[in-house]
Amino acid sequence: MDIVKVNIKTAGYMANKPIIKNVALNIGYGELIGLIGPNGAGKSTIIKAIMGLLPENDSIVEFGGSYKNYSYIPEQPVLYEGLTLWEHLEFAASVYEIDQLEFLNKTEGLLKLFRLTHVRHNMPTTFSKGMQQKVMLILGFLLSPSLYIIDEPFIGLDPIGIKDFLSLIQQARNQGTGVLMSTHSLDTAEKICTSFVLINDGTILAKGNLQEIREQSQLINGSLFDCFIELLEKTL
Ligand SMILES: Nc1ncnc2c1ncn2[C@@H]1O[C@H](COP(=O)(O)OP(=O)(O)OP(=O)(O)O)[C@@H](O)[C@H]1O
Repeated sequence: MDIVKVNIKTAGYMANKPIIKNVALNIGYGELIGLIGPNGAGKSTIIKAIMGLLPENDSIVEFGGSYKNYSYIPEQPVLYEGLTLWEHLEFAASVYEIDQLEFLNKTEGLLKLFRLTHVRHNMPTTFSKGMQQKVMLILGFLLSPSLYIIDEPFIGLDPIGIKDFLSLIQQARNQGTGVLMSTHSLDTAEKICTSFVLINDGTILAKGNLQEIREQSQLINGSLFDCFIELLEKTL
């Protein structure tokens, strides 16, 4: 059984102007699906369609456990003016109804992992871009859902932040959590993803594991980057 089956017939922002057409993908337990594609291809729009956040959306999104149980980590930090990092965490915990002991354990571990313990009483609106990205990751990882939806996590994170993020993802996957992650970091994606969905102009250009992507691009030993370029150049 999959965690979620997604079938987007059409989706977009305005009536009769679909941005996404015929995108189907499934995410299974423990899988990490890389959603890749050029700027403006429609990755974020697919994510919004899955979450039901688009005004125009002819999609079927079926969660295996029958209820929506996911955590979304956006590309652009969403932070509240006037709240400290700790207050952001407490606010999230009350919205998610996380048990106090679990909250304290988790936040301690996450703050330490991302090296933000010393600034927990400061305002994240004054943090650097990478520190703000880490705050969004901590907020996302406070929950233990069956699916993480992560929009471009790598931009702005330093190498240690990337390593720490990857270890969290790996731990979650070991427990069966699925991940859908959009990214332009193809070298990292190639190493960590179980399969890929390559989007171009709102539709699927190629899909499958690295071997299948190689076959579809006819680059038998190609890197994900080479296959991506090859497949895209064929569309020009
Ligand atoms: N709020 C919006 N209203 C109207 N059109 C939008 C909106 N957001 C995105 N679009 C359009 O939808 C298309 C796909 O954009 P989307 O943000 O999904 O691309 P993306 O693949 O995530 O790109 P990037 O890699 O640059 O983040 C683009 O043509 C964009 O102009």
